[in-house]
Amino acid sequence: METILDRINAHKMAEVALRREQTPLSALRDSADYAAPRRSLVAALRDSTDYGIIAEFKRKSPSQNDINLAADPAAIAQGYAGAGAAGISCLTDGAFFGALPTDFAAVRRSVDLPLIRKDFVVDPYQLHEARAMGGDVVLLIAASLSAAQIADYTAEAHSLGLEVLCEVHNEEEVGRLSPEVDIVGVNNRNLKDFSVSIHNSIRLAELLPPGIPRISESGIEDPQAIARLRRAGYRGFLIGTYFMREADAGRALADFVGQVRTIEDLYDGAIA
Ligand SMILES: O=P(O)(O)OC[C@@H](O)[C@@H](O)c1c[nH]c2ccccc12
Repeated sequence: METILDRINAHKMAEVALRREQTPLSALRDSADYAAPRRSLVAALRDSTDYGIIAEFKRKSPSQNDINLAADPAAIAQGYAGAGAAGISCLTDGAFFGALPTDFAAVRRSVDLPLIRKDFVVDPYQLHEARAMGGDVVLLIAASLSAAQIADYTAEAHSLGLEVLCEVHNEEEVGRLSPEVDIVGVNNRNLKDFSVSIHNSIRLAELLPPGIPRISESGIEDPQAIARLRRAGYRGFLIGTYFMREADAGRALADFVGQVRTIEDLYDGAIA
């Protein structure tokens, strides 16, 4: 049966073929941001004193429908940065996630945090695009790629100075991971049927390769979940919908971090 991920990837391949005709690789290489220095998300997660929250800019999604269609990317990115986000993830898919072509640039110009270009990578051309846009990190979704593609795209991303976040959702996908990826993300949302559970991150934790920083992605809206995931070894958390559906996304992040801190202080008190 054709899944939503199959549909997105098929659409993406056609889109990329078109964009490559409009903007050849040589033109991407000429863009000012292509040569700009990168920011490290790995370092930001390691140094975060605010639990490594990676806050996402997302207008809508196939699973949630409209989240915040009129959102202002610059204002939200600044709100996230002010509230202590370790990094920002910005969707660049228009067809399924409603991203405007100007969103990523607006976020990039507004903050100096590590920025993930969040899209469905089906072709190395998109890695060069990410670089040309001023992205610092690219997402590779293991459900869409072979082990050889993950290894090859990772090497190519590294040659461009980009970090790689590789996303897995089940045991089989963990088996496709390359040891070279910079961050492993466990998606709590199944991109094929949209079911969500943070137990997915807990279940897969012991199977993940040791030594690569790991983050838990999607469906997180409870500060208790952060405490549980931290105890399973996660040091980064990708959260979008929960913040984006609030009128003030930055405030929602600040409140959330405050609640996590209260819970973590309680745990520490209990251990001491
Ligand atoms: O909005 P949420 O449930 O907090 O999830 C954020 C992020 O994890 C999610 O947008 C995501 C994770 N992996 C993806 C791959 C493609 C598009 C989107 C995603």
